[in-house]
Amino acid sequence: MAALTLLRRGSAPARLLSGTLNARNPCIGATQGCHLRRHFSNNKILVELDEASGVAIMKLNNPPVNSLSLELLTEFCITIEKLEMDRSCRGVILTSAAPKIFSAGLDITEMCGKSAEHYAAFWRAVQELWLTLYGSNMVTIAAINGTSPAAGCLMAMCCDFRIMADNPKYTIGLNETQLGIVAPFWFKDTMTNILGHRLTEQSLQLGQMYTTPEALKIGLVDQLVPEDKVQSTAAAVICNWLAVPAHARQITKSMMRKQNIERLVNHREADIDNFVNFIGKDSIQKSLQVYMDRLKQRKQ
Ligand SMILES: CC/C=C\C/C=C\CCCC/C=C/C(=O)SCCNC(=O)CCNC(=O)[C@H](O)C(C)(C)COP(=O)(O)OP(=O)(O)OC[C@H]1O[C@@H](n2cnc3c(N)ncnc32)[C@H](O)[C@@H]1OP(=O)(O)O
Repeated sequence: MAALTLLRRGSAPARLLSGTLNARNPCIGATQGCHLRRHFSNNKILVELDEASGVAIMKLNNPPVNSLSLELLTEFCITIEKLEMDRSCRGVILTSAAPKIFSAGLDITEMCGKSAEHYAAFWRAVQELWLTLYGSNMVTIAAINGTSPAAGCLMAMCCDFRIMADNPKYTIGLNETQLGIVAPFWFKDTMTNILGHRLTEQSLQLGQMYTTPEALKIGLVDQLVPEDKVQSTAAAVICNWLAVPAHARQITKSMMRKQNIERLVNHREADIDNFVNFIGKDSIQKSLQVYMDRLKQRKQ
C-alpha cells in the first residue's frame, strides 16, 4: 500500500476541524505549560509526541550511524503513518539520537551479496519511506544534527524545512556516484525541486558532499544554528508553520509535490526492476565492496 497521503487523502479539512489546537497559534498550549507528552518507540525510532503543541519529535536510533536498514525503513513508515492518523499530531521534527550523524544513508550491507528478492523488498521499503515522508500531510522539519549523506540527505530533503547544526565537521549531499551507484530519478527530482536543474546536475554527477555554509548558500538547508540550538529552533520554526491554516498549507504542499509523487507511483515496479538489475551486477557489487572496505580502513 503506497503511503501517498497527500494525494489519496481528502482529509485536510477534517484534520483541521478535529484538531485540538488553537487555530491561530497551534503552539499556544505548549507555551502555557499544559504539556501532555506521549512517548512511544519501535526498536529503532524514538517518538515523543507533545499533545499540547501537536508536535512529535522523531529520533532515528540505529547506532552507530543510523544506516537505513530494511528494519529501520519499515519502522520509519509505520511511525509516520501512525502519527499521520493521530489527530493530536500535526507536525514532526525529524532528528537523530546518535551524536554527530543524522543518518549514513541506506545500509550498504542490505545492497551487498543478497538475493534479488531481498533487493526488491529493500528497494520497495526505500520507495515507501520517500512516498510516506515526501507525501506527508503533516508539517515536517528536519533537525539535522550531524552528517547526512545520500538517503540521509534525501530524508532531510523530503521535509518542509531543514535546520542544520553549524559544525565544520558535518556535511550533507547526495554522494551516490562516489560509491559507483546512481541516485534514482525520484532522488534527483526531490533535489531539483530544491536546488534547480543545473546545480542538481553538478551535485549528482560529482556526488558532492557540502559543508554547512555551502549547503546554506545553495539552499540545500534553510538555516544553520549552533549545535545546542537545533532542537529549540526546530520547535520554534514548526510553530510558525503550524500557525498557517492547515487545509490551505496541505493543499499547497500537495500541489507542489504531486507530480513527483505520481511519477514514482506510476513507475514503481519498473523502478524496482531497475534497481534489482543494477545492484546485482558484478561490477556494482565490486564497487560497493571497495567502498565498504575503504570505510573500514579509514579507522585503522
Ligand atoms: C539506473 C539507476 C537505477 C536504480 C538505482 C540504482 C542504484 C541505487 C542507488 C541507491 C541510492 C543509495 C543511497 C544511499 O544512501 S547509499 C549509502 C551512502 N552512504 C555513505 O556513503 C555513508 C558512508 N559512511 C560514512 O561516510 C561514515 O560512516 C560516516 C557516516 C561519515 C560516519 O563516520 P564515522 O563516525 O567515522 O563512522 P564509521 O565510518 O567508523 O562507521 C561506523 C560503522 O558503520 C558502518 N557504516 C557506515 N556507513 C554505513 C552505511 N551507509 N551502511 C552500512 N554500514 C555503514 C561502517 O562501516 C562502520 O562499521 P564497522 O563494522 O567498521 O564499525
